[in-house]
Amino acid sequence: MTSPIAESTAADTKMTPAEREVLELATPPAKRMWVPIAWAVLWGISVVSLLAASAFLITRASLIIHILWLGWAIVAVRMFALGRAVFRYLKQLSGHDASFRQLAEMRVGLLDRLEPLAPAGLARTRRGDLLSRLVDDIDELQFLPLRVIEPLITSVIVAALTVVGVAIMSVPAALTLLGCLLVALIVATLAQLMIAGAADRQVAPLRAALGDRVHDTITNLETLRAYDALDSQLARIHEADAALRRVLVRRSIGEGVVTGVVTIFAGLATAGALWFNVDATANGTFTPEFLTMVALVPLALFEVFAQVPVAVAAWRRVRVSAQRVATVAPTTVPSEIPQPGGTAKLPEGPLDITITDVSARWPGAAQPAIQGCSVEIPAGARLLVAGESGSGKSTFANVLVRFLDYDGTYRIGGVEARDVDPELLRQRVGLIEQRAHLFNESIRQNLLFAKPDATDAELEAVIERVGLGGWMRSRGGLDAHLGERGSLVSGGQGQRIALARALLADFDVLVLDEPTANVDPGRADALVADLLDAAGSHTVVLISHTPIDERLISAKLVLG
Ligand SMILES: Nc1ncnc2c1ncn2[C@@H]1O[C@H](COP(=O)(O)OP(=O)(O)OP(=O)(O)O)[C@@H](O)[C@H]1O
Repeated sequence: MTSPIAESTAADTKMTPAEREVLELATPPAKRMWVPIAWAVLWGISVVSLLAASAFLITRASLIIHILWLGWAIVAVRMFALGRAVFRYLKQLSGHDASFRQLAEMRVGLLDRLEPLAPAGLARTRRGDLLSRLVDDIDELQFLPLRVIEPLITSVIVAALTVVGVAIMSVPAALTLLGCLLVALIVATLAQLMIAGAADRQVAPLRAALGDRVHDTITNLETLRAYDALDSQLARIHEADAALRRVLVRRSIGEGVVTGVVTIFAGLATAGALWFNVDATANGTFTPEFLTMVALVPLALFEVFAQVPVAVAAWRRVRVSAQRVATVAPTTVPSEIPQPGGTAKLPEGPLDITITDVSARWPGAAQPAIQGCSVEIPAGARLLVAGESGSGKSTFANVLVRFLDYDGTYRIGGVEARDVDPELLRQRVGLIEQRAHLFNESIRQNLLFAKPDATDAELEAVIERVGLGGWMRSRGGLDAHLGERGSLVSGGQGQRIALARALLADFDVLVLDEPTANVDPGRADALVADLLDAAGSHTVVLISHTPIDERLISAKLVLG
């Protein structure tokens, strides 16, 4: 497994096409970005102009007696004070609006990209880590417009306008200001990089590692308690938490240093402006109003400009998150996973299946998991797929439902399966996995997602059909809850509910992957007999590594 730290160094590397695509997905289109940028520029101009107008007003007020001479300066101060608050509000509002809209599009876009990978392409991805990539990393990516693009563009425009404005009053003061801005940028960025550069890159992977450990602990609580391993697991969580806290503290120190550097250079720019203009003011060639303005304006400008080193640091964090998202949602789907598309249509009615010399490989595997596999499955047949553990039975099931691609021939209803869109094929061939997922919902909800418009009478009939009618009534009917991952039902009941779901979806071919895996051997045959009986006229491909009563089946394929 890649360590978070090792992974974090990847941020220094060249941008991959997948990473670039994630960053493009995170960037709002220009038509959404220019509005917050325009408000931000007006806010920055108001910040600087407010201090400039205030400096002018105070100085002028100390020099003249009549208030009438101050009229326009008072109006300007009021205007910029209001503008500063209003434009800041508008920039935040429109900036967050653009960013949140993009966030929604980005989440959907990435889930669209992940969907074809499941389940075969996600087998090596840790679920806690995947969750963290899809939640925390995508949240971090929303800062690309908010904390990188908008502040950088705004700061550069406001700084350029301010330097020009100061140059109109005093060229030496403007040059000092420009020099201080550039040196502050270099010093603050380098200091931040040295103190917190590594921390910036480590936050996302360390947060994911913590999330992963917490997720592992919660989902495996029973096992950890059974083996008295909860304390050591909690210690691992504390360790991950401490590592994350350490880098967050370093990051905060970096931010503090940036603020300090910016303040120092703001002071130097002020000192420079005074140094060059005090004598001229004393001998009357430079007005006192201009002196206070060129001296105080740098303080306001640096308030806006302080965003630049922070944006550079934010860019590092955004890149790490983009890389992390890019690795789970690659732009190209592995060749072992079927691509969407295919124009052939499956015929209505019963489907005969012919498999000839089929082999299939899992993504990333060196060897095929099944090879030279041939079998006939006439419509309505009961095919038993047998073989030792690891012989490829589940792989065969994944090929049948087109989660995995294949070499050889797989004809269904007279059509080559690879010419049919996998989604369409899965509407006719359904897989009931070894550990069929039951949602922490009522029986009704667990069934309804297979057929959303099913009536209660239909749901009750299908539950009756799979032999759970009495059990359902004893639990209070369709509203009975199944618990987290079906913890309130036995293994056999779980398989029956999963079959009920598949029957509601009305697949022509049902692939049952080890339905008796979680049932004690004495009851296995009875469960299989019930499931096959409930399947009625549907074709059933039954995968089992334990012997099955041969009278229940019509054909057999032995793998391995
Ligand atoms: N998601 C996966 N990614 C990579 N390799 C896999 C994956 N699933 C299974 N394999 C590999 O494919 C081979 C066949 O596994 P498969 O699960 O198909 O066997 P099986 O006969 O169903 O085993 P069992 O009876 O134990 O469930 C094994 O070597 C296994 O390690």
